[in-house]
Amino acid sequence: MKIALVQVASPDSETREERIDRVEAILRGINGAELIVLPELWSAGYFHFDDYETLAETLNGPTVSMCSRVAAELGVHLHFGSIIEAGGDGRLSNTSILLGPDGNVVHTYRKIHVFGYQSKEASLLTAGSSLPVVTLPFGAVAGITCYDLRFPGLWMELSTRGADIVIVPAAWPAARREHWRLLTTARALEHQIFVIACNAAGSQQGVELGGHSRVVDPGGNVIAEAGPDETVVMVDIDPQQVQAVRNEFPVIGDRLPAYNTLGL
Ligand SMILES: O=C(O)CCC(=O)C(=O)O
Repeated sequence: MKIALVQVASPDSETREERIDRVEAILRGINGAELIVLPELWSAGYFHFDDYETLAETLNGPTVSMCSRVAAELGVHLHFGSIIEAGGDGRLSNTSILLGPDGNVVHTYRKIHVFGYQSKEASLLTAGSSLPVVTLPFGAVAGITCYDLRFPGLWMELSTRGADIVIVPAAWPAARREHWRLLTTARALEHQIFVIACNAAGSQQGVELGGHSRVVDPGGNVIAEAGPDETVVMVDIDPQQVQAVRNEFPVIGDRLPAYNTLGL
C-alpha cells in the first residue's frame, strides 16, 4: 500500500486561500498513492492563534471541500491533517478527518490534548471527547493529533480498541524534534502498529517547525523519514506486517489487563 506524506510549509506571507490552491496542485501531482496524509492545521497555520476565530471553518469550508473533491477525483483515502472547526455551538476545535476514495468522511477526530506550552491552542480550542477506530480495507485505523503523541494511556486505549495503523498529523516545533522522533518510534514499537506521522515544515510566526515526517513499522523500524523542508515522502507499507510481527513476537498478547487492579 503506497502512502504519500505531504509535509506542508505554511509561511506567514501566504493566505489560506493561496495555500489551499498550492496544496491542491501538489496533491494532484501525486501518482499511485492509496493514502495521502497532510499535517495539523496546515491551511490556517497552527501558530496563527490571533486569527483562529476568522480562520475557523465548518466541515463544508474551503479546506475540507478541496480535499474532498481531490480525494474523489484521485480515488484515494486522504487524511487532511486538521482544521480549526467552527462548531454549531460557537466552540472551536482542532478537527481531523480521513476522507474515503469517494470524498466522504470515514473517520473524524477532535484533538483531545489541546496544547498550552508556548501555545494558545488550549485557551482557544475545546478538547474533543471521542476516540474512534475505523475498519478500512487496509486495517483498523485511528487518527490522533500532535501533542497526543505524548500520552501513553491514549495509545494503550487505541491499542486495546484494535488499531493497526495510527495517523498523526502535527505542527511539532523543531526545538523538540528529537522528542518527535523518539515518541513516534516508541509508540509503533510498544503497540506493534504502523505510525504514520506527518509534520509541518518551514516557520510560522517566528517558530520553526520540525518536519521529519516519518513512517515507523510495527517492529519499530523507520521506513521513511523526510528532512526539515517542505516535501512529499512516498512509502510502501504492507498492512499484513502488523499481524506477522505480533505472531512472531507476541508482546501484545502477553500484556496483562489493568495492571492497577492486579495487587502487584
Ligand atoms: O508536544 C510538543 O512538543 C508539541 C505539541 C504541539 O506542537 C501541538 O500539539 O501542536
